[in-house]
Formats: sequence, structure tokens, C-alpha cells
Amino acid sequence: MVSSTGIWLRSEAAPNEQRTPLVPGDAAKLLAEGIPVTVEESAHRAFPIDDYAAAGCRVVPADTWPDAPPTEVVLGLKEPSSASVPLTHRHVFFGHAYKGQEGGPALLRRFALGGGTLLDLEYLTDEAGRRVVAFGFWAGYVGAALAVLHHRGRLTAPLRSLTRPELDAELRAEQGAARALVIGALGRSGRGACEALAVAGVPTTRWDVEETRDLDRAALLDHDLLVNTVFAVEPGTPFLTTADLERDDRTLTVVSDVTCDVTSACNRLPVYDRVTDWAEPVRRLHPGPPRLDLIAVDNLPSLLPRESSTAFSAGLLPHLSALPHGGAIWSRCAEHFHHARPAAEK
Ligand SMILES: NC(=O)c1ccc[n+]([C@@H]2O[C@H](COP(=O)([O-])OP(=O)(O)OC[C@H]3O[C@@H](n4cnc5c(N)ncnc54)[C@H](O)[C@@H]3O)[C@@H](O)[C@H]2O)c1
Repeated sequence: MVSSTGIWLRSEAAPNEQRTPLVPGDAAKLLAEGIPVTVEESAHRAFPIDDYAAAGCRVVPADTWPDAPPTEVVLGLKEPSSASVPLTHRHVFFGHAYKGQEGGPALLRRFALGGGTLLDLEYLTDEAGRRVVAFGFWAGYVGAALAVLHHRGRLTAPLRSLTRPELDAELRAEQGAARALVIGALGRSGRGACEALAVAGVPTTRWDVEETRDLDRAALLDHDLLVNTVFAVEPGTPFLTTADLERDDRTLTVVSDVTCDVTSACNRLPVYDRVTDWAEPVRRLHPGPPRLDLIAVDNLPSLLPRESSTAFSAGLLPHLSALPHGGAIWSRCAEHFHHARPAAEK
């Protein structure tokens, strides 16, 4: 039976955003279940529109979602374009609007004006509150890869998006004597970081909550590379301090902060004040000797758009299948929105 609720995959407004939350193969699975899928054309998406058409999706011009039938659920990753247009539909994307972020109140006002609902992907959680879809693995993979390539003098700026075979070829092109430490190693990003370091042939120490409870600072500084992938929910002992930067007995020369909690009270790396970007991914924190270089790119999965989209889409697919029938996971998501919205309307 064909569902009256369709998925409308819109184009992304953010420049250089090549990722998508729904890849063509998974769109075909939704269609097979009777869920109509409409896909907007996009100049940037890592998957060609012809692949969606071949899967049976209806193709429409970019940025036409404001005219979608009211029963459609509009799907994307970041805030939709046409900033002044009130949001009338149910929208699924990462809103970054509930924790006082810049632009959050304005986004919620668009929903208030249009009467629509934000189903924020960050708040798609199981009964235990764990997120069910995230880009973490590939963030860690790329974050560690950039650290290795920089340490080997092989990182070129500006960064550009790649495929995994291209990135792995770079990682395998040279072996070195460096040793790495991944903190948060048991998490999604941490596992991705460890995998990239294995591909690069870099011996890796893995720390998680147990190993940082009583921080062995000398052991930490005795690694060449540090990849921070912790998901910090409370302030705690910093992994690095400005005093550590001054130490001349330090082996550590490259830090890749996947967490990028730089403006948060929970930040465990209070040695820098702003993230780096694709144009200039590396910032020198200490001239040395020994030098200390920082990589803190906050959109790492975009550097591997096909792989990160494929993994994300696979995780989201069962929930998109369930969307026409509602269900607890989407109700919890909507509750977060209804809880946040009144604050924005004041
Ligand atoms: N830079 C980017 O592009 C990017 C992309 C995605 C996610 N992230 C960020 O990466 C971080 C990790 O995300 P994730 O999905 O891997 O989270 P996760 O919850 O899967 O993993 C986090 C890990 O950190 C560990 N941890 C928490 N506190 C710790 C401590 N004090 N010491 C050691 N380990 C500790 C946890 O036990 C867990 O294993 C988040 O802050 C997320 O926002 C960044």
C-alpha cells in the first residue's frame, strides 16, 4: 500500500555540503515499502540525481520544498535555505537550535510562524537516550587521518573531499615511527580514529573513561599524536594545559580535536580558542621546540561524503520506514521540539 506520507529529500543550502541523509539504494528500499520519495536536484550532492531517478524517485528542481504537499516530510542535514520562508512542514534535519546556539531562536521562529515541526536528528534517541544516527565514526576516521598526514608532512591545504580509497592510499603511502593516543577510543569517533591509524600503520594507545579517571599526563605527552574523540557531558581535568605546551620533554607535536568543544564548559582541551577549517586546517599552538600543531575541523565527515552518507543513511533507514506510522522514537523527537519552541517565542 502506498503511504500518504512521502519523504522529500531537499538540496542542502550550506556551501560545499556534499553529504546526504538518504542515499539512492536506501531511497529504493523506502519506495519498495510504499513510501513515495521525491528528490531535489543538487549541484553538490555526492550521489548523482540520475541514481535517485534510476531507483524510482520523483525528481524535482532544487529548493522547491516550500511548495511540497503538506503531508510530505522534508528531509535534509542542515537548516533549509530561503531563510525568510516560514516552515510549515514536518522537517527532519540537524537544527542545532535547542542549546542556545547562534541562529537557534531565529530557526525556531520560522517554525512558529509556519506551524511546522522540527524533528531534529540529534534528538533521535532510543529509550536509554542514546543517539541512533550520527556521523561520528567517519569524523574520527578523518580527524585521525589528517593528524597522521600532517605529522608526515603530507597534508595539503585547502582540504577537499575525497573517497575512502583515495584517503587510504595517502595513509598507506608512507609509514613512520610515530605513536598515537586516542582518547574516547570506545566511542563512534574513537573507533573510526583507531581504524584510520591502523590503516596508516601507526601504533595506537586507546584510552576511554577508565584510563583518564586518574590522568597520567606524562604518558599522554609521550605520544606523537593525540586524537581527542570524547563526548564530554561535564567539566573535568583538562587533557592538555598551556603549561604542557611549554614543556620541552614533550613528544606530542600534533593534536586533532575531533570533539571541537572549544566554546563549551566541558572542553577538555583548553589550549585553543577557535576551530580550524578546510582552508587552514592546521594552527600552530606552540612554536617549540618541540612545536605543537592543532587540527580542529568541525565538519570532518564532509571530507568523506560518500562513505559518511552511506553509513548515516543506513542508520536512518529503519526510522524513515517507521515515520509514516509515528512511533516512540519520533514522538520523543517531537517532544524536544515542543519543549524548546516556547522559549523561542518569548
Ligand atoms: N569534528 C566533527 O566533524 C565531528 C563530527 C561528529 C561528531 N563530533 C564530536 O565528536 C565527539 C564524540 O562523538 P561520538 O559520536 O564518537 O560520541 P560517543 O558517545 O560515541 O563516544 C564518546 C566516547 O568518549 C568517552 N568518554 C567520555 N568522557 C570521557 C573521558 N573523560 N575520558 C575518556 N573517554 C571519555 C565515552 O566513554 C565514549 O566512549 C562529540 O563531541 C561529537 O559532537 C565531531
